[in-house]
Amino acid sequence: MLDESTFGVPFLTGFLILVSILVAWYRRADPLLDAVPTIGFSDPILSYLSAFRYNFGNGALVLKEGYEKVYIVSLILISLPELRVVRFQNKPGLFKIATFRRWIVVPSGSELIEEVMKAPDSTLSVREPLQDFLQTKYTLSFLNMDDTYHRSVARSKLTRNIAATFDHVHDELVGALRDCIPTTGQEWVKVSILPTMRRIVCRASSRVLVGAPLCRDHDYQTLVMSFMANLIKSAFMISCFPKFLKPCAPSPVPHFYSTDPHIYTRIVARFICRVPTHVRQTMEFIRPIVEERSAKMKEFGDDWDDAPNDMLMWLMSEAKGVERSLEGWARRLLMLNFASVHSTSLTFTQTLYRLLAHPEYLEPLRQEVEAVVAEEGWTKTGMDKMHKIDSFVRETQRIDGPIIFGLNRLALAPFTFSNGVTIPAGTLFGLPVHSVHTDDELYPDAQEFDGFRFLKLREKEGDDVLAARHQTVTTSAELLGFGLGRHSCPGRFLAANEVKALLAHILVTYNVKFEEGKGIPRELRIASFRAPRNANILFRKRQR
Ligand code: HEM
Repeated sequence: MLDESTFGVPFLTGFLILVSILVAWYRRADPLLDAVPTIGFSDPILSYLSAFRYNFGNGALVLKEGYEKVYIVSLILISLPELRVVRFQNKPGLFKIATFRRWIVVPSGSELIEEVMKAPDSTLSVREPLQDFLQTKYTLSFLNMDDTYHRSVARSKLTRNIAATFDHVHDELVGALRDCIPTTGQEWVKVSILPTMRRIVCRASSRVLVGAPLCRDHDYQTLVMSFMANLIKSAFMISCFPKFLKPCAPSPVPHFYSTDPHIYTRIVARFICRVPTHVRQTMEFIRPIVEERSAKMKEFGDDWDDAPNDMLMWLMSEAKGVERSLEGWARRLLMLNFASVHSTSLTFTQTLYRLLAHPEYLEPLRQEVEAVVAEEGWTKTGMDKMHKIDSFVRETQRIDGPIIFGLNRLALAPFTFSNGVTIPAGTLFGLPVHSVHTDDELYPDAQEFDGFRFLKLREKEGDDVLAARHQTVTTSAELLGFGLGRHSCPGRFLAANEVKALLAHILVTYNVKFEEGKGIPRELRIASFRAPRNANILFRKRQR
């Protein structure tokens, strides 16, 4: 007779086999991806162990291993012409890694990185990975992601007006420093650096985004600063809901993102997500400005000579259809704040930490600032002449940049690299940013911080055009802090000027140091990103 235990064992075994088959089926890689070497296990089930190592072990190490191994693998594959990975001499090829959710293909070597970053959106899309990360269908369902006119406005008007807006940015930085770091006499003042820098940067960036006096409004700043945290928190919580709660119309790409949110998830999103409240509050803040400007636009048309020179004004001039509304402008401003405030203030904080950890740079940098300001004043031209400061900021971005692995793109159609390898539609790409930045072949002693690394490269060039390749705002496949290609950061000119001007000002205005016995705090790692932790920094007014 069969008792319960003899029935239970085969039942359990059968169940496990069934689950394994389902997992293996779900996890199977497209056969086209077989040409791409795997770091870790390729087997659908064992690949979960690799995913575990990537997520909970040292992900950066997995990527570094891939980045370095791919070179050797490619050398072996060169003897197999049918795999057509022959043409690349230096760190050629691709590798793939397993994450819990999916395979990610990683291009390494400048040539392949450029091919990914310069591919048209119709083939390799930046939008889908962003939608997935921010769960935009639910968190920002009000935002028409197909219309990205705020990005083109940032790319054209913001960049073109960098010199014209520099005075304003500088005024706000100086005012904000005075307000947020109230030094008197010879006392050292303790400053909680991350929130302070966030507020200072928020005020300066907001001057370019919405103008004065709104940029100085404490409540507006608080609203803008909390938007990012709320958006990411909401997106994370929504992403925890299983896919079957988000049934969808057929996706353009097999097995990938949903396109039509299920009503249930919409309701959940409504309760979890505070973004609509942010939009409403932002609308109230900008309402009087928009009304005043709209009246003047009507009155003067194109002849409004002293029209304000800020992002809100540019958006008001460029918006079409539903975007031409108070709500439309509030949304776009929030998105630009999302892209700008935290990234810039974190970059600045890292730069300051590096400076305090390497005090030997204090004097040379200070001398450069004083010499340039004596000649050019606090101007955009002056900022361009601060080559030491620029090199210091770029080196910080190289070694401490927030993206370890990212700049994701999703293949909407099969994509063939110039080495002949074809990657199927539905493949997600990610760039090994930190591995590139710490590649000894690209940067000798890459793990070492050398604040004047890019200054020396610049001086070697001897020609202004070539020298410009080494400045902070220049993007390349070897330095990806501001991305590369068609989606490279359009705000980088503003961000670089803010970080440099802030550093320059602090150098000539204050003595600065870590608290006694403290140094750079251990960085915070969240998935493929990292950020500096907060620290108290001591400031004292400099005596001249
Ligand atoms: C240090 C500060 C900043 C860093 C490190 C940074 C970094 C980046 C990176 C890496 C990308 C490319 C993303 C990709 O290709 O997937 C990007 C895109 C973007 N950034 Fe920045 N950014 C900074 C400041 C700013 C500022 C100040 C603004 C605007 C005022 C801005 C607006 C944007 C926009 C609109 C995009 C999207 C461009 C597109 O998709 O065409 N960023 N940023």
